[in-house]
Amino acid sequence: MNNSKPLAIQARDLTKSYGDNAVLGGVDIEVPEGTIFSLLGPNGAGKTTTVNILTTLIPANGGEAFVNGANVAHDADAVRKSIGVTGQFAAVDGLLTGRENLHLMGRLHHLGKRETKRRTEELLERFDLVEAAKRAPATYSGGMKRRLDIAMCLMGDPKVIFLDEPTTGLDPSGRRVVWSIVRELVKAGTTIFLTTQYLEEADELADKIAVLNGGKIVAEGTPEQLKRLVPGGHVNLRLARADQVARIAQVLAGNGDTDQLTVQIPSDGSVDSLRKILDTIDREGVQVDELTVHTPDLDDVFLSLTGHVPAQATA
Ligand SMILES: Nc1ncnc2c1ncn2[C@@H]1O[C@H](COP(=O)(O)OP(=O)(O)OP(=O)(O)O)[C@@H](O)[C@H]1O
Repeated sequence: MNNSKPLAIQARDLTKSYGDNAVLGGVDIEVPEGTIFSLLGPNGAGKTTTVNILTTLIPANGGEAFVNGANVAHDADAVRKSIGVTGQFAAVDGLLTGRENLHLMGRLHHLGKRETKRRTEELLERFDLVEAAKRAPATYSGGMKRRLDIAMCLMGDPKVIFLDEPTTGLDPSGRRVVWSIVRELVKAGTTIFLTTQYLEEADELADKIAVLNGGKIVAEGTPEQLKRLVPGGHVNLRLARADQVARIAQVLAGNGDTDQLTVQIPSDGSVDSLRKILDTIDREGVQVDELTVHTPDLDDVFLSLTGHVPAQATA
């Protein structure tokens, strides 16, 4: 996937330990430009540690990583200039107003007074914060704080944005607003590195997901590829004639339901397995009115890979 695109983020064999606690045990990551990569894992899996290394906040013990072509260990300044980071603990100053927070970021990025003002007003508008701009973020809702946090990180016009659990604690509507912001950023060419405990979020947004567990990437792929990793998928056929149900169920090793005219066949949903089913249908000369593929959801994948029940997005 996206093999032709240059890599915005590349990490090879990253390791990190705190004393005897090996937090990262050799992590490889490749994120093509203009895509959304999601690092998914239970509490304590090492997600924030990975983000902290890639954003130059802490050094790795081994391996190497590049962001926008710059080495995070040897060229930290270049990395910092090209990234934006929003975190579980927002960099928002609670005493300044929303507008003043954005001005401060503009000055930190040496934008100049006029450009700082222009971008501030543009971002306030874009993130629906114009009304709130005069107030201190301490008075904002969780969703507004998150939007201001993302707006602040955009003042520097970053090519890569790290979103560390951007919707934790938000209600469903706040979460959807953040998702649509993320989608718009990617449409404009930004690369997103997203950590989340919410499978639904990774499923909605990510081009590629890596599941981190115990400091190791235990599976990687598109949401669809990951769903094929666990058993539980099946193909449902709806036949035109009841008298053919039993025969098709038998030759495809499925379960037939004569009343419903359906046959359910265990399948990983891959092209190969579908081809086999279609070939058999052809050979048997059976008319199929409908074929649907059911893949397991990411909850099943996460549980089978990590042994953890995934975090629930609660309102
Ligand atoms: N400064 C530190 N000193 C010692 N141990 C640390 C330090 N920072 C992180 N750890 C340990 O590293 C492990 C991974 O932590 P990390 O914060 O990267 O996990 P995470 O996947 O981001 O989890 P969460 O979803 O809870 O934020 C944990 O066991 C944590 O206790």
